[in-house]
Amino acid sequence: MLRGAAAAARRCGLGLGAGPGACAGRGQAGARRCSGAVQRRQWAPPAGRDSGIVAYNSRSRSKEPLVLATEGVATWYSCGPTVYDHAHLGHACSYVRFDIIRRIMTRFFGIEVLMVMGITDIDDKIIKRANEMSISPLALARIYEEDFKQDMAALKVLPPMVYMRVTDNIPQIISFIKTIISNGQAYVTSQGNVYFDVKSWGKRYGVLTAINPDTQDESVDSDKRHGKDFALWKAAKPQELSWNSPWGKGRPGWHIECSTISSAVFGKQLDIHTGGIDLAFPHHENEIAQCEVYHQCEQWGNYFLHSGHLHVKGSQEKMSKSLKNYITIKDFLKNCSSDQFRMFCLRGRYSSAVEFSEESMEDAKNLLQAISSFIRDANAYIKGQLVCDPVREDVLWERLANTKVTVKAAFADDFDTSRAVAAIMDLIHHGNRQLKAVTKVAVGGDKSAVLSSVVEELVRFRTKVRHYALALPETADAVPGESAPGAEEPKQEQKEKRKQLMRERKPLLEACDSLRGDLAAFGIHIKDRAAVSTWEIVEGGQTEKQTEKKS
Ligand SMILES: Nc1ncnc2c1ncn2[C@@H]1O[C@H](COP(=O)(O)OP(=O)(O)OP(=O)(O)O)[C@@H](O)[C@H]1O
Ligand SMILES: [Zn+2]
Repeated sequence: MLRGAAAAARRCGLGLGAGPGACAGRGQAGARRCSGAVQRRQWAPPAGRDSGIVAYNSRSRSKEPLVLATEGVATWYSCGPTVYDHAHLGHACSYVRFDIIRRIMTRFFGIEVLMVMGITDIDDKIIKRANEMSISPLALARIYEEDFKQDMAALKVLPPMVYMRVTDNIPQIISFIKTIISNGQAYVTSQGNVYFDVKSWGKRYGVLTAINPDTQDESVDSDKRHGKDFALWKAAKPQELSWNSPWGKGRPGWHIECSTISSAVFGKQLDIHTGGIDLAFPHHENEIAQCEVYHQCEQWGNYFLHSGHLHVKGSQEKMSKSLKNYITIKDFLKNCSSDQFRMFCLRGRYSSAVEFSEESMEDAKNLLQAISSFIRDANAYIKGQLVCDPVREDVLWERLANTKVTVKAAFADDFDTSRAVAAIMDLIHHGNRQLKAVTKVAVGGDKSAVLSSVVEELVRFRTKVRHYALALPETADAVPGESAPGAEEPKQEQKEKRKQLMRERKPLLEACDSLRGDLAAFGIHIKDRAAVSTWEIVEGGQTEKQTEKKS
């Protein structure tokens, strides 16, 4: 949810490492008290068992040992989507990155993850879109909830232990709000709204983002007392979907949903809370305030992990529905696979912003192809189909053992997947060197000029095939071999013909991609740039030769 939060999160310096106000000298043994203005950022290491992982915690603004209240079990609340439209690649990126973290925790560290995801199925955007489509907000929400689940399954994201809808939890939300009011931290207005009283929560507000409750930087144009007060319950507008409450008809505010749902399942104990960086403020900040009042506890939610935004190339803005700069997951998956997207996600830190572009997807595809090509060769070797010098198994075993250690260490260091991928590619590179030993010797030495010419011919041939596959006519009367139908031919029919041609030529493009992947395993890297393809031999990261071929 945008809600102006990204800018606020940036202002707070979130995700930029330990900020100037972060508590110094914090250790496992116990939290030291910070003094003065920074007091509200204090975070105490929870009691429990060290998982062996160190994670960047937005609550403390530094990397902390991940200590779980129950050994081998992580309670995890994930903010889910607002279901009013198709999900896009920004959403995909956040949920895939956290899915990778979840799998690392389970597979590498033996942690059982108990994940709950809230589904926002009532809010302003849902109401607006439902009105535009002349259907009920709940009918709209059910459609896109199902759509979201299908997208996640297509991306191989494991489902949470349970999805919890806001509208299925209205009585729990009302009772949660009642407790906050009776604890003296919220007030009801004559218009039937209920607000959290931020100012009187004082220095305890702002644990996550260091927002100062005293600064009045927003004009108050509603019935709230202070600009930073936020709605727990919103009085219904005429004709709006609403529920009865002690304060009149209305619906829940945004933040209270997640506080209530998480508490309904986990009580006051929560190890991990996740969402995109835009959710840090105000959403997570407000969730913390609500829960700490409700549970009367010092620290609700021990670790807050935030994923960085996915941007489109050349833009500073996150991919977002409202900015109309998005690609839906469904459209993306027409041309790329879920594994390719997951590799794209693995190549960066989950907490970093990531740029989506054709080139970055190409890189991810090439890596995957190099891996599958190696696995193919290794299988062929096992079956005795690959002739090469005897493999030095002792060296391979040692390398494998070292790689395993490096990968686990990378994962333990704030889930550093890019370091893990690099270690695995290094192992593959070494494996390839052994498996290709004979082939290389056979064509090496004084025959390298011949090899070069062969690659040259191959790339030239591939370029022609690719060019043919990509060169689709704009209109059907330009289709080769077609009798020119003239301008009368309906546009729709022309489009259909074009689509048909694309379908027919797709295998050619796939063959070109697979050849490029196969050659990459030999260190021959082909790069496609429009009609031009270049190739180079890369040995141990050094470019040895580059030739350019024009089609
Ligand atoms: N471009 C993005 N990159 C990374 N994560 C994103 C991006 N856009 C949304 N998210 C994350 O996806 C999750 C669900 O988002 P939500 O349903 O609130 O959508 P949203 O942020 O309102 O999207 P939009 O602005 O496109 O409507 C949140 O954790 C949010 O931070
Ligand atoms: Zn939430």
